[in-house]
Amino acid sequence: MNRFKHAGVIGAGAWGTALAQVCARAGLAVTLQAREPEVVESIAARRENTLFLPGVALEPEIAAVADMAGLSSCDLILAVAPAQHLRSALKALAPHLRAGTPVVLCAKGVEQGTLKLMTEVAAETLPDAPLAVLSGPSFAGEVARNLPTAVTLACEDEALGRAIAEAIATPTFRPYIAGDMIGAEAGGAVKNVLAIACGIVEGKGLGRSAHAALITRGFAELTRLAMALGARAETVAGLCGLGDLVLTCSSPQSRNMSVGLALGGGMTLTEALAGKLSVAEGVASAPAVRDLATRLGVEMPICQAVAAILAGEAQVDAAIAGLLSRPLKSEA
Ligand SMILES: NC(=O)C1=CN([C@@H]2O[C@H](COP(=O)(O)OP(=O)(O)OC[C@H]3O[C@@H](n4cnc5c(N)ncnc54)[C@H](OP(=O)(O)O)[C@@H]3O)[C@@H](O)[C@H]2O)C=CC1
Ligand SMILES: O=C(CO)COP(=O)(O)O
Repeated sequence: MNRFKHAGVIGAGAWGTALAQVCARAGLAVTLQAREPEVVESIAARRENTLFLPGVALEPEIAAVADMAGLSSCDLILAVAPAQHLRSALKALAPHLRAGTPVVLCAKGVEQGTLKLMTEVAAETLPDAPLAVLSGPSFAGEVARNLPTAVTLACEDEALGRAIAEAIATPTFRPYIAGDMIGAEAGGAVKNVLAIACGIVEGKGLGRSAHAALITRGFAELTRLAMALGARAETVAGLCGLGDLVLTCSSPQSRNMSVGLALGGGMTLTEALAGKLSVAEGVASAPAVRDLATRLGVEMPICQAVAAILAGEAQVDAAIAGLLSRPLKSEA
């Protein structure tokens, strides 16, 4: 028996739209909130999100609305606005959120300026809402087309986490339950920065060995930061950390990796982002991850190099040379 009946999804980008598909397939009524009138119109008229997820036929249970007020009857909210817009999106939701309605945070990033994780942003904007985090290897286009994956659903309240997982699970979308929300969100935020690094390695043609070494040393960085934030190592070794890192560092389908590919191929950041509607979260999160690492005294040379390249403080070749010439050290 499903405890939830009606999911509201904030943000009709590729991932919000894919998660609306998942919820509809799981048997929930779904209201998808989009800011762009053309997205609302295209979903209503053509059953397609022509702007962010073209070519995917949307389930009939999905209704699109422009106004947050349209989410007032939902008993489960999935917040899928990008990390830098989550605060404003949740503030706009607040007056329309029914008391006790759980909010599942699906963005992967760290807020610039405040250096806050998504659970911290949500705790400040919706202090009474029960929170959960959904993260893991999941390209929106694949999930929307019903290809299989497994993700982490983290919630401090185990019973609530289980109820949300049961409500949104389908034969092709398999949430594993965890209690460690910080681990789940730290994994998702840092892997985006590392995917830019992997793209640079690919774009420069540095080979498969460099790629594997970068993923492994990147995972060490991700784990160190997550644990300094209070996460458990086993969480980041799961779908939301290692799983998502492997996916995002392995395919040009990743927007983050494709930014890295362009940089490695000699483009500037402005050229790499030109004409792109979709977000590459690692670009905005890299400076925040770097500042967080500095604040917590965590060594993250790869993420620091990515942040320096994106900020125009270092050239790609010099950053690579700098990483390779660091003093030899213990692997642990
Ligand atoms: N795409 C993917 O495969 C996956 C993405 N994610 C994560 O999901 C989050 C959303 O990404 P995704 O759906 O791909 O985004 P897209 O790049 O597809 O779409 C852009 C999103 O940004 C939103 N947006 C743009 N400007 C603003 C603004 N000023 N205020 C509020 N919202 C704004 C849009 O909201 P609106 O529709 O209202 O215009 C839209 O949801 C990111 O954190 C990403 O890392 C996680 C897993 C997979
Ligand atoms: O988070 C993702 C897959 O799990 C999507 O990655 P990109 O945002 O890099 O496309």
